[in-house]
Amino acid sequence: MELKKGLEDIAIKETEITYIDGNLGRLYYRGYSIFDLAEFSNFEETAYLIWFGKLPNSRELKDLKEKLAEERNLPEYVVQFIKNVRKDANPMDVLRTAISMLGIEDESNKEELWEKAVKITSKIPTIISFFVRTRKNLDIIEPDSSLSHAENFLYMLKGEKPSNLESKVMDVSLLLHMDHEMNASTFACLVVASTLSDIYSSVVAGVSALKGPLHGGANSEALKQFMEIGNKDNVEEYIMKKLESGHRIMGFGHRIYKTYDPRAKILKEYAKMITKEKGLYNLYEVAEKVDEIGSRILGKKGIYPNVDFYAGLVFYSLGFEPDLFPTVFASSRIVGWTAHIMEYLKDNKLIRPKAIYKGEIGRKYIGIQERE
Ligand SMILES: CC(=O)SCCNC(=O)CCNC(=O)[C@H](O)C(C)(C)COP(=O)(O)OP(=O)(O)OC[C@H]1O[C@@H](n2cnc3c(N)ncnc32)[C@H](O)[C@@H]1OP(=O)(O)O
Ligand SMILES: O=C([O-])CC(=O)C(=O)O
Repeated sequence: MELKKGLEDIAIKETEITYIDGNLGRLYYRGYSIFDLAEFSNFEETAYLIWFGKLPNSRELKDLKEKLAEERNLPEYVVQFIKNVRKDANPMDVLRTAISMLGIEDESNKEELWEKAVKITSKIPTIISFFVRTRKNLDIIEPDSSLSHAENFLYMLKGEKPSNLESKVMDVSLLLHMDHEMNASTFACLVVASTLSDIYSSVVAGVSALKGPLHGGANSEALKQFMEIGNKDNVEEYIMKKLESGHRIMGFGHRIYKTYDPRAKILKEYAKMITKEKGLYNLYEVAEKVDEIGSRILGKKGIYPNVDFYAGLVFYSLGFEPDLFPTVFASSRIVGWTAHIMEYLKDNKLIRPKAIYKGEIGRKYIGIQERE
């Protein structure tokens, strides 16, 4: 039996959701290029596309927008949990636990999976912003159903309606994070779903996997790196030291892309615009220099910036603190997780790979008194 570490190059399902061309640096949701979607679409429309396989007509889009807006409130027991949890808790742990609590109380087996998916998607920004406000001893801001998903998220976070640029940048950033084929967190969701467990348990597995610094946690690590460098003149020395000591450049490298991640290309433009407006352009300049020098050195091995590289800079400019970045990622990836769960369950097969045993067999059991 051949060992495939990290399940590299193993396909576990057929999909009609997302296609990645890792050599050309192309990404398609349901056949539509990410470049077109980022330019012309928005969070709600793209969520519809990913869940249902086609772009919605006006009535379908209106219905989904209304449903997403209606479901934003949290049950009181989740609000109480958020208010009482320790203020220095990792926001991904808070999100994971809150989703788990929603699952305990959701006994509705009349609802279809997509309805539960919409519900969880609507509530994630509320969970995150309530926690942010509570940990700063600020009043929580109730959701505003007249605002779009992206606008309302920023509104609940900061208590003021976002500018047009902030709304657009937030909306595009969420859209870009929505799905990415069989990444580690989506796979984690499917492992759980394939046992015929429930959708909340599956999503909790996704949040848990996304938290790690090799996956969704790399966005905050990338930003911390730019802050640590401080000035674009320090970049070359920093990178050389990092690589010589065997460390990785966070926000660089990808299992599938052997060229520039198209999402990073798009986010770079938005990072430039929003950092200028927010007085953070020096950080953008550092990032751009890391991008340039890092790509020159690591590009020979097919290692280039990934989505997390500029995402942290964008989220930070929008007012999210670094420890929140993976939760913002999750607030968008929930759409991909649930779409893949629904697709997988149409033709379910328990996920159960193999391990190649390397230990001894037939060892003689020795009583405890006789052991050294
Ligand atoms: C949304 C996302 O999840 S995007 C990914 C976010 N993660 C990061 O940005 C963390 C930094 N990047 C990485 O650790 C990796 O590139 C991963 C985990 C994303 C993918 O890596 P894998 O496909 O598993 O490749 P692996 O970790 O085996 O690395 C292959 C080689 O590239 C090198 N490499 C990979 N990424 C980097 C990096 N960011 N900086 C420096 N070297 C790197 C490794 O050291 C290794 O070198 P070697 O063959 O000389 O030992
Ligand atoms: O596809 C991957 O392995 C990681 C990634 O970029 C994502 O999940 O967005």
